[in-house]
Amino acid sequence: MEERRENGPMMTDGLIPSPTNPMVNPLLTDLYQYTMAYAYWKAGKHNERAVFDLFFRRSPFGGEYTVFAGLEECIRFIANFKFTAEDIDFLRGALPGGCEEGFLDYLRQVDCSEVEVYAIPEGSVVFPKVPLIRVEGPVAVAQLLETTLVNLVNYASLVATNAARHRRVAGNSKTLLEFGLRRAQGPDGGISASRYCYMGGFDATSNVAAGRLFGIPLKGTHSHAFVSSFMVRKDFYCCPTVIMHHMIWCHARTASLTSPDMQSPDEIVEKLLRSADASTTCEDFVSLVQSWLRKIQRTRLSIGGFGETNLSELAAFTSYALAFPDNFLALVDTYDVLRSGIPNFCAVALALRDLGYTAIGIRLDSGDLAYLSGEARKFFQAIEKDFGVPGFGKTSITASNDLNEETLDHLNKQGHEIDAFGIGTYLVTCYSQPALGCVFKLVEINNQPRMKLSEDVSKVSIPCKKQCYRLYGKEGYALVDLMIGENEAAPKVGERILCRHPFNESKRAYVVPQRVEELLKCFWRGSTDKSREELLPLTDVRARCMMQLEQMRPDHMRRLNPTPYKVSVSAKLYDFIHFLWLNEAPNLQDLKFWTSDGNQQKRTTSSDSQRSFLIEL
Ligand SMILES: Nc1ncnc2c1ncn2[C@@H]1O[C@H](COP(=O)(O)OP(=O)(O)OP(=O)(O)O)[C@@H](O)[C@H]1O
Ligand SMILES: O=P(O)(O)OC[C@H]1O[C@H](OP(=O)(O)OP(=O)(O)O)[C@H](O)[C@@H]1O
Ligand SMILES: O=C(O)c1cccnc1
Ligand SMILES: [Mg+2]
Repeated sequence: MEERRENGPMMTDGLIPSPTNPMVNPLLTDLYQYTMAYAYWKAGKHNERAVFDLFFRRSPFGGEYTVFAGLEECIRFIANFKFTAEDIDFLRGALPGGCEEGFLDYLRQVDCSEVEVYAIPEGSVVFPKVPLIRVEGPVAVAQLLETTLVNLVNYASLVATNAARHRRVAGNSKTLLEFGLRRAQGPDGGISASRYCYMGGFDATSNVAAGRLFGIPLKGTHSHAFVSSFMVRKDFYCCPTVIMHHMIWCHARTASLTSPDMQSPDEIVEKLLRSADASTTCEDFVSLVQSWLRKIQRTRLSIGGFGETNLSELAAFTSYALAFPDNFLALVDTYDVLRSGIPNFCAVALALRDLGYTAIGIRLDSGDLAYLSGEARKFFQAIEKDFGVPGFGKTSITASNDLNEETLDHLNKQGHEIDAFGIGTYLVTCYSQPALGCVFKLVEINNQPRMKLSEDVSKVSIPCKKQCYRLYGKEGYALVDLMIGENEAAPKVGERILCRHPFNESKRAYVVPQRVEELLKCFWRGSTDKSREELLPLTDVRARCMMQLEQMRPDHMRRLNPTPYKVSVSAKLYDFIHFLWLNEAPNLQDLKFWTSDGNQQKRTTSSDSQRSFLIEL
């Protein structure tokens, strides 16, 4: 993977850098792309000009919207598409039955200088059937791009959408932390998850490599292992297993009964802590913490009292605070949240406060998160009131543990006091829907529109090289996406336009747009033509995503039974689709239909009639 970047692609001399993952190269594809490329070449068809659309058929997670992600990596792949000598050597033996040397000579000089790419900007909210990327170029080259482009868009868009959905249910005021690296589908899955969850609205990641590569804010707490690595001798004498192990250990080393690993708070070696403003030094921070714990224990807090807390946990918290006095956040559920974790945290936080530091808060990682967060909040508020500590009641509460969109929704319904959510497994694995199902379909070759037919109407592709627009209404919400033929006039603000469902005759509406947004922008037009859209820094792409999500009508965005967003075609494109559909249906040359005078007549299927139609389009 490449070196650190500050939140955006590194452009040197206008060159587009190579893909983030070096595995993204011309061989990262399906074998059939090469067999087809060879057959195109053998047929002398390889340079025919083709147009492919990359689109998906249904939004994921039962929703009606998708966040488009992965474009930057697609453009990096296209801009750097070139075979190495080793690639060519490998391909020589990879095609079934081998291939002529001339084909390999052809591949040696292939690049994307003849390719044009139009795309919807990354981070946009997008809908089914509308091309996210339109690739135009020599058919063999465009065909070779298919699998890689689909691969780069599929998971990126799926996980960005998942993140956006988590953001929507959590609300804008909550902090969302992506904790998924350990559960992601391999290293690329982990890196991609961090990048695209940030794009979709998360605030930070725990993934250090993603922080370095993309400039995503890094955040984290600590684990149970850190807390349970501290032990007090009291526990040592009580636990038979430990006694047994220790007797063996001591015998082997003829050492004293006190292991160097055993630490009560008094055994912390480095106890010194300088105040936040560096004006004073506390020689014994541990004693300060202990005195605060006693104070809290003795004071009848307005929410009631508590007994002994776990002192090994206190030692762990104290040590963590000594290491990070400015960023103290404690995981409080290792032993007992209410009777140990929270009081111990408060003792350390109050001691820090004496030295001018403000503790960040706690993390809950088990149990009933609604209840425990509520109890924690009451405890913090009681400290604020009873000890006169302004702001302590607002101490931050982070929750984690198998969270997902559903759980966040349940927590909201119950009421909770959580400020931040750490989410891993369900987010990055896209547990509730593991793939988006993007496709890459040929829509035109040599200026002849093509379409893929299917029994299932949702799988019929929309032919022609198209222009795509988003039409906005009075309230500023997006109303409809409209696809029109390449040579049709663009829709105009204030002018009525008929928008038709591409396949359902009865679904149509006149729209008078208040704003018209052209969706497909040029992102690549050969290496020498620099007149293309810039690849923006990740933070800008994220901001676009947030803004577009805000502009969606709320009923399209709701979790239960959202209203489908309308995706339409112009009247001319509608007529052409259905004309071509009938012409492409099997055995049409032999099909007869009845004329009004009762005579049988043959349907014309000549490409001449298609062409005359196209002129109008
Ligand atoms: N108030 C709540 N409403 C709905 N779901 C919740 C609530 N609180 C926690 N959960 C979810 O319930 C599940 C609890 O899982 P589980 O029973 O395995 O964990 P636990 O017993 O609390 O913790 P662990 O076993 O890790 O110590 C988690 O998925 C968590 O996100
Ligand atoms: O629950 P997730 O959404 O995947 O979030 C990440 C989890 O990873 C960590 O623990 P880990 O799951 O490794 O161990 P634990 O379940 O025993 O806490 C952390 O404590 C979270 O619980
Ligand atoms: O920093 C954390 O708290 C964290 C990081 C990854 C997984 N679970 C928790
Ligand atoms: Mg877990």
